[in-house]
Amino acid sequence: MIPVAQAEALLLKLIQPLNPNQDVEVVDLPNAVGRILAKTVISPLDFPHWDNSAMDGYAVRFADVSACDAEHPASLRVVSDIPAGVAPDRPIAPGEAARIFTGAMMPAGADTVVMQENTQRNGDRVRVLVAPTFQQFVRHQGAFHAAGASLLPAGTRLQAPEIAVLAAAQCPSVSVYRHLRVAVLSTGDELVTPDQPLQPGQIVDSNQYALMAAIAQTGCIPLHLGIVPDDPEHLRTAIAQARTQADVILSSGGVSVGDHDYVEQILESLGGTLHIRQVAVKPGKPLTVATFSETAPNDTAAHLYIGLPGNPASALVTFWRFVQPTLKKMAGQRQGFQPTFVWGRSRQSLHSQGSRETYIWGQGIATEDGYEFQQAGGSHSSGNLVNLAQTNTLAVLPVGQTHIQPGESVRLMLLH
Ligand SMILES: Nc1nc2c(c(=O)[nH]1)N[C@H]1C(S)=C(S)[C@@H](COP(=O)(O)OP(=O)(O)OC[C@H]3O[C@@H](n4cnc5c(N)ncnc54)[C@H](O)[C@@H]3O)O[C@H]1N2
Ligand code: MOO
Ligand SMILES: [Mg+2]
Repeated sequence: MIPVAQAEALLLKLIQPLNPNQDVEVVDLPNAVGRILAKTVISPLDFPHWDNSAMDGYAVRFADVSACDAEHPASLRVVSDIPAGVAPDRPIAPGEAARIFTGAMMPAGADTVVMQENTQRNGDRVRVLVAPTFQQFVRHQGAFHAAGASLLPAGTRLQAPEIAVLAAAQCPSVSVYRHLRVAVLSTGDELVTPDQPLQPGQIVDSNQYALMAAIAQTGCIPLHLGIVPDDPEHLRTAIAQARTQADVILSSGGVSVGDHDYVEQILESLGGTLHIRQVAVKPGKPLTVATFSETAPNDTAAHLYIGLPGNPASALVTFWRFVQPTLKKMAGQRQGFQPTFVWGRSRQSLHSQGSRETYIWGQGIATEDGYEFQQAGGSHSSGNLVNLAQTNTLAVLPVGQTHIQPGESVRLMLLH
């Protein structure tokens, strides 16, 4: 058994991220949400593009108004009117001001904006009643971003703010990594699809659905490859075929030590190299990771195989802890692919056997004083999927820690 941190590091080292020259497609911005930028975007534009006003008011020369106050207002002649979207028609000379609105271009000669609440207008003259500071309410050209510098680095996952930045930089379409294809196999003679009547001993293949959903939520394309019986020949054929269809193969079940657990031996018989056979994690101990070496330079068959344990809680917890970061990194994400951990206080006492890093499912609640953790009610058996519903947080007890008291700090892994 290897420690969790070692398994995570090994997995992240084993994988090949998608190729930024080959594995890309161009999509328009509305379709780029959640995608990963394949090429760094450099903007030829400064942000802001020109000096502009942050307020509705008057563009002035600071020297004209630096000493004014309500008793000694500065009186300036208003010589132009500059709404947003219009280029100023003339410069501002000493003793002059321009009426200006939020976002409008600063006229030459003016260096400061006075907000209109601090002025009195009378015909073509304005009285400034409060002295501004030098350059107040001017947003300077390039103050937010200088032309030519990297605007968004390759590997960035595109969400609303990044999409807005790309639009502002006049990139109506962007080069993103193609979707990663992830095959899902369920192994087990006892498994049936949800529409079949259950015979004694049978259960529904819920892992297929859990994993398909989790893969889609990670931004990858899940490939539904169905149920494979616990039979070496069937399994061998199914894995060999999955390799030709996907970038990664995920299976559930058949990785423990039972007489019907064939995954490891089939991987070896297909020429796979086993890197992980057991991890000191609960749930999820028999997590199995193998790679296939490429047989030819243009061999596109899947390189990575991750065999998740069959118990439903084990399959999802190991997906969240190990598979999700791996898929995100493979898909081209450069940062933030690892889970988010925070500290919070447990509302209940939590228990672990202490021999494996233990993940307890429940809800994280953000309070004024930070996170609290509410353990899911009911049995924390790895076979119980019912109380996994509504899980958004896992409490993590390290190896050696058997007990957390109510109110005590505990490390939390946030799921998103
Ligand atoms: N003697 C030992 N037995 C077990 C050990 C051990 O160390 N020594 N480890 C236990 C642990 S921990 C886990 S986790 C499980 C993992 O088992 P497998 O990965 O081999 O999975 P299966 O035996 O095929 O199934 C286990 C369990 O999960 C149910 N299952 C399987 N597939 C699905 C599915 N697609 N959807 C829903 N449920 C599924 C299956 O019916 C079993 O109940 O091994 C322990 N045993
Ligand atoms: O590790 Mo297994 O996943 O405890 O049931
Ligand atoms: Mg088994």
